[in-house]
Amino acid sequence: MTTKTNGYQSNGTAKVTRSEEIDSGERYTYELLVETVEYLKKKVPFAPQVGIICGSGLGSLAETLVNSIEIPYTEIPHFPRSTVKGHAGSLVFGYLSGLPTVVMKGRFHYYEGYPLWKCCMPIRIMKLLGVSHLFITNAAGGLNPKYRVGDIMFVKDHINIMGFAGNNPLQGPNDERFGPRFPPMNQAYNRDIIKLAKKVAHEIGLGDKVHEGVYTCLGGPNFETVAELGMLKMLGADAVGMSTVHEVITANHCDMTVFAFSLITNECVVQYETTQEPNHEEVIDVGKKREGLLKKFVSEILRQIFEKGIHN
Ligand SMILES: O=P(O)(O)O[C@H]1O[C@H](CO)[C@@H](O)[C@H]1O
Ligand code: HPA
Repeated sequence: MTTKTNGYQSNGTAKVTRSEEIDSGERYTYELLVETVEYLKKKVPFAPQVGIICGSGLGSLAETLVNSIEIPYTEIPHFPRSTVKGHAGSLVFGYLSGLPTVVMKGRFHYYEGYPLWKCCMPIRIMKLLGVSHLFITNAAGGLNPKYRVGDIMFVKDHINIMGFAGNNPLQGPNDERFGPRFPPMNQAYNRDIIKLAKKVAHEIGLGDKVHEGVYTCLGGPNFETVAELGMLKMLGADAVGMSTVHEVITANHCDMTVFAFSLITNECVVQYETTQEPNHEEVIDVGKKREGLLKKFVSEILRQIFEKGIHN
């Protein structure tokens, strides 16, 4: 016999972490998402224009918000729950560079057991709240041999590996109120913002640490094998992670202006003769070391985007 205790079965074998929440095949309807939005609107007296998703170890970006209101995911109706270290699990509303902003302190990953459409639910919530510009950050392994730990890669494009196998956040019935059945994805990352980001990086002394490249997302949670990394390199990927791609697809589907960058937290191990291994603690540590500069970078770039009026 097995009984549930704190999400684990007492026989110690099978894990049942809130399966009713994580595995439910029921997709969110527009009306259900509106319930979440109505709840948030009652708590927050302004409509955010900017959304920021914090990558692993980058949650402190939320500290840049002025007059902030923090709402744990556990209190938000229909919201998934964070289960990964370095992803606190709350929405923080406030002002950044004078702009009404909402920050996701903690994102959802496929390897947590969430289907991709559930991982991306908060993006549709942000859209319905009024967000027009989405900044997506992530921690990633550097596959391009020129990249060093601590560098930043502006994402110019992605390779949707999970999509190759038919796994896509837009799979299932399409609700035209969010966007079209067949959205284009060739201009998924706003080029003008990338240009501006390079300029800002130079202005704040990050000039020699930034690159522009292609991100790819695998399902995780294991880091990649040497052979897999060799294949990804051949495909043209510069950085590897376990997030972002499905978020970018969902955001473009509902016509958001998207900017994404990867913090290179480790160099991918592409040879067999080494004792080096990637690990999540290291990933989080690099994020923490870079937090000061990244806060400055994100607030300055946002200020200039809205000063110049950049959008899709
Ligand atoms: O993409 P974010 O959430 O920054 O996290 C990255 O870091 C974790 C691995 O250390 C994975 O979740 C990977 O996707
Ligand atoms: N691979 C996949 N995801 C990651 C990595 C990596 O090397 N580093 C941080 N997230």
